[in-house]
Order: sequence, then C-alpha cells, then structure tokens
Amino acid sequence: MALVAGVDSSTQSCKVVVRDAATGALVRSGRAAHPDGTEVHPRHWWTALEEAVEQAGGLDDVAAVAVGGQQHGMVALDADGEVVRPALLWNDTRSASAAADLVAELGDGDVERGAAAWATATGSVPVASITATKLRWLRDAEPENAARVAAVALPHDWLTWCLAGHGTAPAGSRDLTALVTDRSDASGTGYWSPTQEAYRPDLLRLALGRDDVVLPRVAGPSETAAVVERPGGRLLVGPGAGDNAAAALGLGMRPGDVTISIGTSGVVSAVASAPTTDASGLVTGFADATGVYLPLVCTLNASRVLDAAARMLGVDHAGLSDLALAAPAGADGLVLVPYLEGERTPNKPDATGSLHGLRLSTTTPGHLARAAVEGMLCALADGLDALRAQGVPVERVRLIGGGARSEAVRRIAPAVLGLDVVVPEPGEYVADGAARQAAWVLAAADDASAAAPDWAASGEETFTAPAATHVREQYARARELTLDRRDGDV
Ligand SMILES: Nc1ncnc2c1ncn2[C@@H]1O[C@H](COP(=O)(O)OP(=O)(O)O)[C@@H](O)[C@H]1O
Ligand SMILES: O=C(CO)[C@@H](O)[C@H](O)COP(=O)(O)O
Repeated sequence: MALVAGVDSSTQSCKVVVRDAATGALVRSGRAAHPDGTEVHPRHWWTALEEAVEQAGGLDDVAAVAVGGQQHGMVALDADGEVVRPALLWNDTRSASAAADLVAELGDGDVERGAAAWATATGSVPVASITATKLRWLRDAEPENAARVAAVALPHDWLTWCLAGHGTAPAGSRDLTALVTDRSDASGTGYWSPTQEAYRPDLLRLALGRDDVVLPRVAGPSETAAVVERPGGRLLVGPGAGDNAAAALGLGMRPGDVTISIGTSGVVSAVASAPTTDASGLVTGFADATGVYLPLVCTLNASRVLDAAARMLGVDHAGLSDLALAAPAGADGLVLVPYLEGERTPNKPDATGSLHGLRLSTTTPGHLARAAVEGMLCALADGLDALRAQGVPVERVRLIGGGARSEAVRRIAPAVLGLDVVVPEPGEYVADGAARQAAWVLAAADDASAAAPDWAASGEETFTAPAATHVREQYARARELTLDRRDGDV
C-alpha cells in the first residue's frame, strides 16, 4: 500500500494527514500550533510542520507529499536564501494604503479605471491581503530590507522548498531557482495572470520597484516539484496549493458547488470553468489546483468572532452554541457587525466591530451569542451574493473549517444563507486536498495522463431552515455603521 501525505499550514496551526494513495483512507494524522499575530517568521511554520509530521508518524514510509497553505503571505528571501524579515500574513492590514496606491497608479490616478485594470490583469483588485501590496509596503517602509530581497515566495512555496531540502540546506548553498509554486497560490500574489497563466513582471515592478527577483516556478497540477532521495526510497514532493484550492481538491468540488470555510478567514468559494474579473473587488478571481478557476470572497473575521464572543461571555464553544440556539432568530434586533480585525471584503481595513440595537431586554448572553453567530454568517451571505452577481452558479453549499464544528453555526447558517447547507463530517479538508494532490503526483510520475485519484467522499449531514430574511435585512441596515480604528490603536 503506497502512502501519501498532505499538509495544511494554515493561519493558526499545521495539520498533517497520511492517507492510502489508492483509497484515500486515513492512516495517521498530526497537528501543531502556529504563533499568534499577523507577522510570523516562517521558521515557526517549519517547526510546526516537523512537529505535526512527527505526530503523524513521520514520512519515512510515505511516497509523496504536498503542502496546502494560507495564501498571500510575503516570504522575502535574500541571495543566501535567508528570510529577510518575518512574513506579513494575509490578515495583516498595514499595506492597506499601499493597496490603494497601487490601484490608483494602474489607473493613472483614476481609481475605478485602476480597479478594472487590475481585475483584468490578475483577476483581483488588490487589497491589503494581496502579496503585491506587501511588497509595496516593504519598498516604502523598509527600503533596506527591500533592497536585500532576491526571491519572493508564499508560505506553501517556502515549505515545499524546505521539504525538498533546499530551505533547510546550509545558508549560501540554497538554490533560489528551485522554488516552486502552483497556479492557485500564484493567482493570489497580484503579479500572476490567470488568463495568461504567466507572471506579470510589470506589476511586480510597480509593487516592489524592480523585477530582478526570483519568483517560484509555477508547476502544473500533478507535476513533481522535487524528488528527495532517501535510504528507504524516494519521496516525491508535489507543487502544493493555496489552502482554499487544496480544500476544493479535498472536497472534489465541481461547478455548482460552493464551499464556505469558517476558519480564521471566512471564505466563500466556487469552482468555475472560466476566470472572473470583478472590478468591484468583492470577488477575487483566483485559479484552482486542477487547471480551472476558484473565484472566492474572503473575510478577515470568521472563527475568531466566535472565539471572541465565547471569551466575552466566559463560556466555551459548546456554551456559546447553546446560548445562541436558545435565543430568538434575529436576537430581537441586536446586530453584531464583526469587523474585529478590520475587514477585507468589503474593503474596510480600518473598520472596527460594533453592536447595534441594544435595549435592556437584549443585554443577555444569549442575545450576544446569537448576534455574533448571525453577524459572522451575514458577512458570508453577502459574499455568496457577490459570487452569484459574477454569474457563479450556486447549487450546493458545503460548510467546513473549525467554525463549522459549532452546532449553532450549522443550524443558523441555512436560515441566514437562505438555502440548505451540507456539512461534511469534521475533517482536515485542506490537508486532504494536499494529500490527494500528492497521490495524483505519484500516479502521474508513472503515467503523465493520470487523473486525480477518485477517493470516496466523507459522510455529510444536511441542515435545513426557513430563510430568516429579517436577519439579513437588519444586518444590511447596520453594516455601514462602524467606527474606524485610530492611528496607534492595536
Ligand atoms: N466547536 C467550535 N465552535 C466554534 N469554533 C470552533 C470550534 N472548534 C474550533 N473552532 C475555531 O476554529 C478555528 C480553527 O479552525 P481552522 O479551520 O483550523 O482555522 P485556520 O485554518 O484559519 O487555522 C479556531 O478559531 C477555533 O477556535
Ligand atoms: O487570504 C485568504 C484567501 O484569499 C485566506 O483564506 C488565507 O488563505 C488563510 O486561510 P485560513 O488559515 O483562515 O484557512
């Protein structure tokens, strides 16, 4: 029995699954936490990956491995392959004004024209999450660090490079040209075009001020990115993927399927056969990990809204869920706008969260719990509307991610979204997608025309509820009523 491994290096943790390449049966798994914060030195991801791999019984008997990872993070390397500074993550908003500058500059000062030009060029309008804006921030805020940059990678590219032995080689002997990425993660950089399937050096130059840096080679979906020779046999390393594309592969998404992931980010994504170019910036037109496209809407505030509400109420997740389910739909008019970390979609990097509609009768733990769950889900429902507005078909919605473990989320989601919600059994779908890619790479090494293996789908449960339109309506009245954080606020 050949074994394959998949890694999910996500915002909060690293998860590893080891599966049977032929059937997809889970054999072993492991996980390790990442440090908090929106700026993290990549060595912490490597340490966590090593710990999670060890917990999963190691890779000695594994034939192929691939990494899915949080998207967009800026991993800047110098000529020796050393990390120049801690990576700015997708949820770091300090490059918000750099994003605004880049949009205006591509439109020669006309923001609308600039947004349309970016959407046409890269499928997405830059916001602070996009890697290109972080490079612009580096150019302006840390010119000495910017001058040292010899290569720019994403979290999953860097980990792939480490797994292949390059990133862990002695400084000075690290081969920057061995960096590999895939089209799904490249499409979130802001300097790769999903329609041309190629980097845009002009946009990299616009962002960083130069384009003489190494960018990871964009490997095909089932291409071997590296071969590691070991005493017990070789290990193939796949190209990996952005975490959302890996989840799509893990779930076997097809056109018509929509996945809502409630992790640190809230993501509404769909597989599409044609690229999208939403100049409003709500939908990012990413590529997927199989050769088609993955339009998605991503919010900055999802599972941590539930974490924060539970903390405020002094309960655990189960307690928060019980409170929310015992309260009435719409929380008697109490609305929580969940912009706790600023927001990316809509693009409000400086916004803060807010509570509206407080009355004496709604100052109860149950009302607050319900408002937190509903507010977080309403932001995702807005995302689903934005996908529909791009002509993306919505036939079946699946809910995954840590937040989908909440009973309240599962039961309230169909009411807020206005359609049935399918919840696959709890699992690590990003890591599973990476493992499926690894199995595909293994098969393609013998037969280049091999398709991704057909693995049995996990069990799932469907949740149904009448549409609670008043919840969306009251949220729509409240969502613009937020305060911006002031300079110096953390
Ligand atoms: N039962 C639960 N109810 C609500 N939230 C949960 C539950 N279990 C885990 N979470 C939250 O889910 C998040 C982790 O989910 P995950 O999808 O792994 O996130 P990420 O991929 O961003 O690291 C954490 O914020 C955690 O507190
Ligand atoms: O920025 C995006 C997608 O564009 C996020 O989805 C990140 O990829 C982080 O994912 P999680 O760690 O929250 O799953």
